[in-house]
Amino acid sequence: MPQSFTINDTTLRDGEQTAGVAFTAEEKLAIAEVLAGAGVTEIEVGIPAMGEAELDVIREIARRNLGVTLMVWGRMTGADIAASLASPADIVHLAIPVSDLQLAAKLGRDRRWALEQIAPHVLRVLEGGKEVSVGMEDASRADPNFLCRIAEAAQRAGARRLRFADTLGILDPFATAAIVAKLRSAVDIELEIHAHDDLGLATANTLAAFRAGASHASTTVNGLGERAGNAPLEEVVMAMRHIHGIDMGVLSTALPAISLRVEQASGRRVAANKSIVGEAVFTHEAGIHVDGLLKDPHTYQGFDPAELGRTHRTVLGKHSGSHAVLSACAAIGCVPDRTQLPRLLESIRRFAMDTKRSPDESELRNLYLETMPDPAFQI
Ligand SMILES: CC(=O)SCCNC(=O)CCNC(=O)[C@H](O)C(C)(C)COP(=O)(O)OP(=O)(O)OC[C@H]1O[C@@H](n2cnc3c(N)ncnc32)[C@H](O)[C@@H]1OP(=O)(O)O
Ligand SMILES: O=C(O)CCC(=O)C(=O)O
Repeated sequence: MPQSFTINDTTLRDGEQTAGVAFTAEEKLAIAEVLAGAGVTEIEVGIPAMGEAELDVIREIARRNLGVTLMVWGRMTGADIAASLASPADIVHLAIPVSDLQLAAKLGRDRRWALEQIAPHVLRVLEGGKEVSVGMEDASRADPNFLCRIAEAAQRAGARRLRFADTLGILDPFATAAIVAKLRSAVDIELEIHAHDDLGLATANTLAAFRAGASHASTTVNGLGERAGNAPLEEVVMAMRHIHGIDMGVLSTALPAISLRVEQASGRRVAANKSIVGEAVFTHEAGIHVDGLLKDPHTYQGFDPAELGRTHRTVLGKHSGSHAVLSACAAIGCVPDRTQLPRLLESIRRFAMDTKRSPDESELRNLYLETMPDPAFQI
């Protein structure tokens, strides 16, 4: 994959569109700062058409001189363009529905009307001194040949970027690659994939789009965003590194802290098993896994958690084996013998089923003491 790849993080736009999520100005600023600090070079910061309060935050983010490209989102209308031009954004993104369904149902329009909108609106932004990205909303349900006409019109008008939005998250990686490749051969401006996760395929589709010729990808921290969310920043960064050997320029050790910041600001809990940033994704209980890890961490390590500033953790539970128990006991200075070990393992299993958790150190010590052989029965 010879071309360059850039993340356009939209936590502050599509991420904040998550139902029930509303960042304060301070939270938006803090999120912009941690993203920039981690090396994200482009951020979709908000929607100027929402009004003065939103514009003020966008202005404040710009005042911080974070060294990132700022994009604002707007509909392809005169009013939204006027609001966007009043912002300090570098790129104004103009979205227009492109599926027949959305054009007709939302706007009472057709393809010809949509095509006619591109040139005058792009020109208006360019005349306002800003660069333009054209967004094809609901592109995954649109006629691919029509998408190419929109793409060509955007390029002709002077847009620097085209965004392909799988608005409803209905594509798979093969379909994504096919349509992105078709667009790639139609135009040579920047091409952004905007994938949603309704079928759990946003990251896969983002990687497929990169492979097929996309230059940019929308991401959000923790995969925040409309409904099931967008492609998670942390997944795209780590998957590009480990699957394609491509450095997205984002400091991976910063990802857990960014995730936590967005979790706090959004009020959306990150699932324990959320890839990359979930609390439990480097925690192991199963006996065979712990035994393998104790012998060589590479046995059950797809990538080193140290890349995220994290470490493996092992816990005892229903699925523990004797090596794990011996290791956990050694850590608290206890040494069960051959006869005690099976009883202790059985007690640990019962404990896990009764409490639905792992024993902590003092509980393990108690289980150890309870299962010690009674001297009266020793030969
Ligand atoms: C797929 C996406 O994520 S698109 C991004 C969507 N993001 C948001 O909606 C979040 C922020 N939105 C808002 O604050 C408000 O919805 C605003 C300020 C943008 C607009 O508010 P309102 O003017 O009150 O309109 P409302 O949201 O109720 O309806 C949307 C209007 O935009 C029109 N519209 C929707 N998309 C487009 C478009 N791309 N181009 C032109 N018009 C559009 C709709 O047809 C409707 O117009 P109508 O009033 O003539 O029927
Ligand atoms: O910017 C666009 O064109 C699309 C907006 C969006 O968030 C989506 O379609 O999911």
